[in-house]
Amino acid sequence: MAPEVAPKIAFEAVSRDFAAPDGSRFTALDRFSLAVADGEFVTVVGPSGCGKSTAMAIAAGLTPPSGGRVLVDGRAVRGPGPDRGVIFQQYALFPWLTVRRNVEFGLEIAGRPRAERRAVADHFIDLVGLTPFAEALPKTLSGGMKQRCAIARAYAVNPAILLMDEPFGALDALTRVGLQDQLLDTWSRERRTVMFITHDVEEAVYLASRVVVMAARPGRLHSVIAVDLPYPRTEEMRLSSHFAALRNRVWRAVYHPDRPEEAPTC
Ligand SMILES: Nc1ncnc2c1ncn2[C@@H]1O[C@H](COP(=O)(O)OP(=O)(O)OP(=O)(O)O)[C@@H](O)[C@H]1O
Repeated sequence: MAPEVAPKIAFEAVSRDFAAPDGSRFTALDRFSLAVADGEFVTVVGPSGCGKSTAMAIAAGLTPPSGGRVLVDGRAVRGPGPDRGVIFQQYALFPWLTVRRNVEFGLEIAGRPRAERRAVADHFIDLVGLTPFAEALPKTLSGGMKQRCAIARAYAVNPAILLMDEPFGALDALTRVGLQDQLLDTWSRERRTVMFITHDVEEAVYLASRVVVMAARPGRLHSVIAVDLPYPRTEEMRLSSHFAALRNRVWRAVYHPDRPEEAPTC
């Protein structure tokens, strides 16, 4: 029998309560359990308020759970750490720093020597296609370029895990599709473990090897849908009937969570 491989990230019955405006408590996340393998790319979809960001914030160590725990490499998360890079929808770049200095920032904090910082930053700036803009300030970049800069900055500190909360949510459809391919390309070369929240069902299927569907009231795991398409993903796959069937399956799980699953049509 093959030995059990420990998951990279394990959510173990993670719950989170918050105080409602009237002073009562409500459950934003109810006993959420999920194991993510090392090097895996999972996406998380679900209706607004189902606890996606809460689950991710707990894994990032930005907020504690009310119950259960998150393990990274078998150790309980007690706060943020350099093993987990977080990318939000708002690019959170330093406006007074150039693209290069933004990407170097985390390495500077880590006390890495100047020449190394420069080499690492240039590698990731190149990987996201921003080399011609290395000396540009964020205000001169488009939304897609800012997000690519944020991705390069997250990769530069070499986190084993990338936690991405709707990173492409504010972008137009065309830019989004380009960034999806770029992200997958970077992922296939660097092989980090990625957990990626999105509202876009098509994006969820295109990127992931498994789509985690959550349901609301209370926020909880609904189902996990395996995407049996090989990498690299291509436009041909995106336009295939198999892709459409997968997308429809995820769509039904998100928008009709109480309906029993229908038989696949193809
Ligand atoms: N700090 C907080 N204090 C009180 N309530 C909170 C807090 N953070 C989140 N919530 C509530 O917890 C629930 C889950 O929020 P969360 O942001 O995790 O959902 P989500 O699935 O990421 O939503 P969206 O898709 O709209 O971003 C929501 O009802 C939200 O209002």
